[in-house]
Amino acid sequence: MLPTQSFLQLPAYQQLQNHYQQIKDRHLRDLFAENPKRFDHFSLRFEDILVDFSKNRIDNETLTLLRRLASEAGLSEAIEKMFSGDRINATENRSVLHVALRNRSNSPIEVDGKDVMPEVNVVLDKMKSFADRLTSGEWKGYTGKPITQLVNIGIGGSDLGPVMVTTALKPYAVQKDGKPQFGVHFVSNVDGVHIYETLQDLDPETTLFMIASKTFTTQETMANAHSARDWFLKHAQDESAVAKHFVAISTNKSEVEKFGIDPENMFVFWDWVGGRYSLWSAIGLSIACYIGFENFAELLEGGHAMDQHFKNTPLEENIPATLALVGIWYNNFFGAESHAILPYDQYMSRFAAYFQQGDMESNGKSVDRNGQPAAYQTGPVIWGEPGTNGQHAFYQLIHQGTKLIPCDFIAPAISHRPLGEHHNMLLSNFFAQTEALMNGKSGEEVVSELEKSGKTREEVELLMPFKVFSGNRPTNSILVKQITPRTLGSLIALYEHKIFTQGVIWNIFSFDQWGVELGKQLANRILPELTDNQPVSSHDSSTNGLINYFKELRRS
Ligand SMILES: O=P(O)(O)OC[C@H]1O[C@@](O)(CO)[C@@H](O)[C@@H]1O
Repeated sequence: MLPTQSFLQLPAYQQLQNHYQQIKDRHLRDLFAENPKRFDHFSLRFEDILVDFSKNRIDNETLTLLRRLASEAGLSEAIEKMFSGDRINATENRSVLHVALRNRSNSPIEVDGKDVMPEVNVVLDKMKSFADRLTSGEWKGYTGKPITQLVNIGIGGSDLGPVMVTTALKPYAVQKDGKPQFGVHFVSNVDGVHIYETLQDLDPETTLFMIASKTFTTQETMANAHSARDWFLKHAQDESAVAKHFVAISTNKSEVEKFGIDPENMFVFWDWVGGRYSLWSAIGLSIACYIGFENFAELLEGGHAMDQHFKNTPLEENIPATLALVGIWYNNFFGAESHAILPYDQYMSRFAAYFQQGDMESNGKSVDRNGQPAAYQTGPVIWGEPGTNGQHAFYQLIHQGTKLIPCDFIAPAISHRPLGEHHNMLLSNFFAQTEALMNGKSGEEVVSELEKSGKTREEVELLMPFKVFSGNRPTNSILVKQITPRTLGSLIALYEHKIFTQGVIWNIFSFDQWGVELGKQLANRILPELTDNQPVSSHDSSTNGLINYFKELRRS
């Protein structure tokens, strides 16, 4: 691996530190007052998506220096390397080519001199054929009934993407007799409750299981897959029926066959597809069946369009790069430790959760690409819930807490479910929250309000400090015409490329995930200790104490 320059050694890093000292106390109210065209200057458009980043604590100098940082970090070269199939996932010696999965131009993308597009298209054709056979009713269960329930069994990237997209695109579900043709269910947790509750109301004759696992060895997924198989066979009583109700999505053909799924019912993908970037692959089979392949193809089109934007647009108009750089500004100069994603759209309720894995499993790293400890902050904590619910849960802290929490507000201009004034109320909150976070409310304004409400002088003095809002709390506003397969595809790709950009600038490897291994190893060591009631002593006193108390409790 070629040595790379440390984030702290980038000349622009020092310049940004100096710049931070000059701008850190500027208030957004003043920045807007100085430039009535601030919105025009600090917003970008991509197809039906408007990204307003004007409510950030930046000025033109900030952006110039941040863009210089990206150039010094070699962003454009890094983009070129990713798109051309270089093995940028160096610790696993793999390419990173989720962009190939949605490469609708079909232009060649090579791994080791071999164009991957032919095999990508074979799998897409197989997904289409499968989805069409389910929709037409041609694919029948073991008693000859059509399939009506789909159960995706997977975890992490083999679950979160399908969950998020099928939730966000529910309005696009294939319809039959005026309602979604398929029920779609997701089992991920190894907690038996998850599969128990899922199977409770399902009929084995009309249920199809999609076992989604890149490795096909993940403990949770294999446990759930075997339990699902046991449940099914308890009813079907015939091994040959499995082929009609189980398909596999994996890179690991031998493990799929070992499980007992016919390779004909296997949908493959490749090691150059990271788990958290895999919804565009056959991992998206549940999506393609639920919304129909044409809509799945539109999702791919949206992702591809954003790929082209990211790859070909100069930094000044590059949306993923801009959001990445503004995020670095808060993470590495303002000391913000988290970033909130707040979709004002109930269908987008799983969007933040999806990017918890996408961002935190990519950039939650503390060793740089030279193998040296990173002496600076890298990936932020990602969190969020849909608006307006968050306003009644954690906005107190965002508005008046001691922590700086940059937020992305996302909203569709057009609702799929227009109902009276609901959407206007939702959007009024969307607009108001970022305005409030930016402007705050001064002491003078608070005093005036309290006096007008008839409070006594003493009450005004007592209450005033608690009702002041400092404001100057940064937000991005992403306003989408409507959440469609295409715009959702573009939004997801936007965030993927933001994450990629930040990883490059932080000089870390964003596409491995060694940090998930230790817990798994220790769990595999503890599991056999739980099979009997013998006290354990092989761990620290806490772990021994917990395990032994667990054994006591289950005996009582
Ligand atoms: O798809 P699979 O191989 O079952 O992995 C599931 C998830 O487990 C991980 O934590 C890796 O072990 C995530 O990166 C991945 O998405």
